[in-house]
Parts: sequence; C-alpha cells; structure tokens
Amino acid sequence: MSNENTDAEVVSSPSERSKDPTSDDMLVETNVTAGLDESDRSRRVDRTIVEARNVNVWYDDDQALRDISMEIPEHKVTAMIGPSGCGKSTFLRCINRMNDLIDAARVEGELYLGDKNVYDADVDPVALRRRVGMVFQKPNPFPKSIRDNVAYGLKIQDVGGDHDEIVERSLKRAALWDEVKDRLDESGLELSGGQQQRLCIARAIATDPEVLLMDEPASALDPVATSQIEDLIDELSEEYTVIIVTHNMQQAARISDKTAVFLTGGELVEFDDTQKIFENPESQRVEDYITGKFG
Ligand SMILES: Nc1ncnc2c1ncn2[C@@H]1O[C@H](COP(=O)(O)OP(=O)(O)OP(=O)(O)O)[C@@H](O)[C@H]1O
Repeated sequence: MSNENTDAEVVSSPSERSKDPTSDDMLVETNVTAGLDESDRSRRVDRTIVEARNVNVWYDDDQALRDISMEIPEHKVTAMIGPSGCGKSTFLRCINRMNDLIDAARVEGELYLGDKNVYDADVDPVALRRRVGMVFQKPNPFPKSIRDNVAYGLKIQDVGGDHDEIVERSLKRAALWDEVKDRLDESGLELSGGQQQRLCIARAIATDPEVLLMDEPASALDPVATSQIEDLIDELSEEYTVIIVTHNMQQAARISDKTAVFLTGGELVEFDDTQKIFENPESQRVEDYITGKFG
C-alpha cells in the first residue's frame, strides 16, 4: 500500500521501532526468512502496527478502561469481543482519538501507531484519522451522490490525484463497483443497507488509511449482507489492518486472526490468536464467556 507519510507528526511505518532494517532484530529475521517467497515471509513476520501501553479511560468519574496493554499486528484482523459496556468501542475510539470529541472522556497512557504516540501534543487528530479510518455500526452515507460520498475525505483533506480514479479503485476494493458503476451520481441513501455499509467502507479507504476500525459493521445488516461484509473484511486485511468490535462471537471466530476479550469493568482479560481464545483460553473467565456461561 502506498502511504506517503506526509503527515509530519505521525511518520513511521509500522513497527519501525522493532523492525528497523538496520537493527540486529531485522538481520536475524532476514536470515531466518532467507529463501522464502514474499507471502511466506509476511506470514512469518507479525509486525505490530498499534500498541496500547497502560491505557486508562474515564468518562467523568467512571472508569471505562483499566490499564489496557496490547500489540495489534499489521495486516491482520483483530476482533474485540466482550459483554455490553465492557469498553470495546471506547478502546476503538482511543486509536483514532475519537474520544477527544466526547467532553466527559479522559484518556491516560500511551497508544502507538507505528512508533508515534498518537496522544503526543504534536499529533493532529484530523491527520491521524486519515491514517486510521473508521466504519460505524449503522451505515451513515451522506445525503450526497455515491461518487461524492467516496470522494468526501479526499476533498476535505485536500488529497491530490485523480479523484474519479480513486473513487473507482475504492469502490472496487469495497466490492461495490459492479453494483454502482452506472449510477455514481445517484444518492448514496438510495442503496440497500449492505450496499450503504460497503459505500462507507469505500469512503473510509479512499484516503488510503493504514488501519481500518470497524464498530460492529454488520450488526444492522441481514445475513446475506453480513456475509458480504465478512468476505470483504477478509480481503481488506491483505492491504489494511482491520480492528473490529463485534458482539457476535461466531463472527469473531470466522473472520479474525487475533481476539481481545474485554470483560466487565473495562479489563482486557485475554488477547491471543483467535483459535487459541476459542479453543483453549488461558482464563476461566474467558472460557465461561465464550461458552455462554455469562455475558
Ligand atoms: N459518551 C459517553 N459518555 C459517558 N459514558 C460513556 C460514553 N460512552 C461509553 N460510556 C460508558 O463507558 C463504558 C464502556 O462503554 P463502551 O460503549 O465502550 O462499551 P462496549 O463494550 O463497546 O459496549 P457495547 O457492546 O454495548 O457497545 C460503559 O459503561 C458506557 O456506559
């Protein structure tokens, strides 16, 4: 993916901290992966793109997240699961600083994108959100044409290039192009719910973010549209890092590589490979939650 890193305040590529090509670490990695083709290599190397270190969040006096630390790998799908109110959406909103927009919210701790703490004073949240796109539970296209919906972020963020070409590419990546290519000037509101959500995904990826946050993106959709979104998430993870909140444990098991289990009180109880979480979790509380004993 081409990221120009033009945002001066957030400059590094994923995990350059740990994978600087000049570091010993990288030299070892190069030896280990010598002789493997590119896909083998990418499977071997799980670079961290988002890292939370001791993140705490309060809404006024109520603590919503407690001491969250985790490393989220690049180009994978990471699912956040847990009972209602355990802080999944709050954590998601920490990553692109959407909590800044909530007066009552206070965030402490460090949250790295690459090697930059997004809470550093010199980070511009608008530029950050260009690198970390977001898709919400309810499809929320603007009352504008399909074309203008996708091009919206390009215009407000003054992104150069051929916007028509970017619109087409984004709609193709969002698996919507074939359904809308002859009606780009029609309103986005005339699409079905599933199409609207894919339109919102096209809008989110048009600015070429590195990370795509999805807050229950399929929960308002019927089973066919849900399945399309799940297939799309799988494809998108080849180019983007996808971090998804879902209430649906089967969905997390189907589509994610990593799963974070939050439990009541805003605690991250376990974070591991999805298969491990669902088949052999370390924590009894996670096992009880997964098997439906509570939550
Ligand atoms: N804007 C807000 N103002 C005040 N409190 C909030 C706000 N947003 C969330 N909270 C509180 O923070 C806690 C965590 O909420 P959050 O929405 O992050 O949980 P969640 O796990 O995503 O829940 P759900 O699965 O129901 O969406 C809850 O107690 C919630 O009431």
